Amino acid sequence: MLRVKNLTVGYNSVPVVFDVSIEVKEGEFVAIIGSNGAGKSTILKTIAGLLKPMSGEIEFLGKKIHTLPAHEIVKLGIAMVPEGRHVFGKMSVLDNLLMGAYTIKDKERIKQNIEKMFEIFPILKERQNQKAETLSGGEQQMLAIARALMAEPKLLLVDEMSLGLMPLMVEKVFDIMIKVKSTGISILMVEQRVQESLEIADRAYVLQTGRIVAEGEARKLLESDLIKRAYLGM
Ligand SMILES: Nc1ncnc2c1ncn2[C@@H]1O[C@H](COP(=O)(O)OP(=O)(O)OP(=O)(O)O)[C@@H](O)[C@H]1O
Repeated sequence: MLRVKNLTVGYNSVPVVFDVSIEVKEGEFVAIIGSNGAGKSTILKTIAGLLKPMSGEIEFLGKKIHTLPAHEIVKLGIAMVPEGRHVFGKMSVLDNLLMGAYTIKDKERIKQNIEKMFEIFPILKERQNQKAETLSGGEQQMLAIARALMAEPKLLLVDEMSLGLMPLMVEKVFDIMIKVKSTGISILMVEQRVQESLEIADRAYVLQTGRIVAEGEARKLLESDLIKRAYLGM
């Protein structure tokens, strides 16, 4: 479904991600894990069309997308949940959801999608008329995920959704990703939380200072010496 081939990308002509190749298959849940500053967000932003590659290619459903503007990429079926959530604080929960559906013209479909979101996230139904800025961090994260889902993506890009959340909330948002996957949507998630990510993803890539140093089935990586030593302090 998604193929990132030999991607090198950075800022102001200085590369921070080097020769990275990543694949996400239809229905798959893939994680990119790595520490602070490894280049995880940079990769997601490039897939979403917010940054342009210095070299390499990105293909989605057989079409090259790395030359397309971000809004065209959304239309093809890729939506992103950005790091830091970025919900529209002064707008109601419901209006935030409606903003996520800006690529859909059919009002009935938008209504159905809102009902679907309220099923997955009952708390958003309860809070639908509240301003988004009055939600807790975890609730805002759920709103950011739901808003991205409103665009009916085939592939969801999720940037560091656990950042700044209380442990109980972290567990909740990870559970929600499992639910999202069960609806058939493919997921590419970047995370610093190595253990939790490897417990729920199908496959993962380990990124260190802009380079992939390991990849494979998530469960197997969890058992690997590299992960145990470098990330789990074992
Ligand atoms: N707008 C920018 N301009 C210049 N350098 C940047 C910019 N954004 C990120 N970088 C640099 O690129 C490198 C990778 O950053 P990136 O945000 O992709 O890492 P990350 O793995 O997502 O880490 P984090 O979890 O801290 O966001 C870092 O060294 C960072 O300082």
